[in-house]
Amino acid sequence: MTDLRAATPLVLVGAGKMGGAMLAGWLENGLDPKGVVLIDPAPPPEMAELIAGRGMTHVTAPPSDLKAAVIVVAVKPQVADAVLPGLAGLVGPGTVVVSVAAGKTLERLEAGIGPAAIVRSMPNTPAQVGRGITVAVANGRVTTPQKVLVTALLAAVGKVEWVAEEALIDAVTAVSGSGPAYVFHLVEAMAEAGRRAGLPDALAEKLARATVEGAGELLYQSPLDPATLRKNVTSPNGTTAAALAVLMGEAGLQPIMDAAVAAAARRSRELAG
Ligand SMILES: NC(=O)C1=CN([C@@H]2O[C@H](COP(=O)(O)OP(=O)(O)OC[C@H]3O[C@@H](n4cnc5c(N)ncnc54)[C@H](OP(=O)(O)O)[C@@H]3O)[C@@H](O)[C@H]2O)C=CC1
Ligand SMILES: O=C(O)[C@@H]1CCC=N1
Repeated sequence: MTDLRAATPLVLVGAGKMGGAMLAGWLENGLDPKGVVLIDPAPPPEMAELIAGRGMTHVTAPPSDLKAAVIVVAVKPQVADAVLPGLAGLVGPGTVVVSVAAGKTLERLEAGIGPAAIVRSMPNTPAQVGRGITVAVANGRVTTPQKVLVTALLAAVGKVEWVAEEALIDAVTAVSGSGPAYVFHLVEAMAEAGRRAGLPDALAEKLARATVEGAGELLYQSPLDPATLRKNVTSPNGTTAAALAVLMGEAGLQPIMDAAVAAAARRSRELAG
């Protein structure tokens, strides 16, 4: 278990789907709930339950008498510019600000909150079950101990990669930030195709879900690369080969994935504001 004591007081701004997922992972990994302050005008019901059950402090506006060790900004990019100036008072000499907002650049974050050690990061919702992946980039004010602390926080909910080139974060967002949605949509599409092939609804859904769960777990546990795992399913001239001739054909998955990732990366750049 990672020692997250140095991460408190931790102020989480925005306790929605992403902030909530990370918080659930941190609490699971020993973050002291009494050291957490949540700022959210109207947290979703499941979060309100967690707040009450774990004794966290919930406020609807930034407290005036607190300097945070870590401020995690997890509001929508569209409201970040309005929220950031109000957080400036929480920043003390040791504070590190970690933003998860898609598109919001380090420059833009600093323009909002003022001069501070800031990490721009892109996590994903599997953080909720400790299986996320986050890519992070730091501004010049982030010290080595702060980087170690942020790495510990992010590592408590999954894998962590640091990059030096901020521009990469748009493509990261398009691959791993949004990526879980692509996989969930794959489950939906497989179930629908199963229904159209004649399976009863419930069975089609069960098969699609269990297949992606199992394939994901196999990928997680196996030392083999995805191409080898794919080949292991594919008998010569068998059923999988017939399907892959479609999926890996000219109008198959790759051009669609290229277009989807390009669209998401473009949107990330637009969200800079
Ligand atoms: N969802 C995901 O998979 C990922 C999201 N992100 C990023 O995380 C951020 C949050 O996204 P997500 O969790 O999906 O969105 P949500 O809408 O679920 O969460 C945002 C939360 O912030 C609250 N909020 C709104 N205004 C304020 C305010 N002034 N002060 C404090 N809290 C406020 C919202 O309340 P209300 O609903 O009442 O407006 C909501 O509870 C975004 O910037 C997104 O780009 C990054 C990676 C993955
Ligand atoms: O859809 C979004 O904009 C956010 C960022 C990555 C995942 N969800």
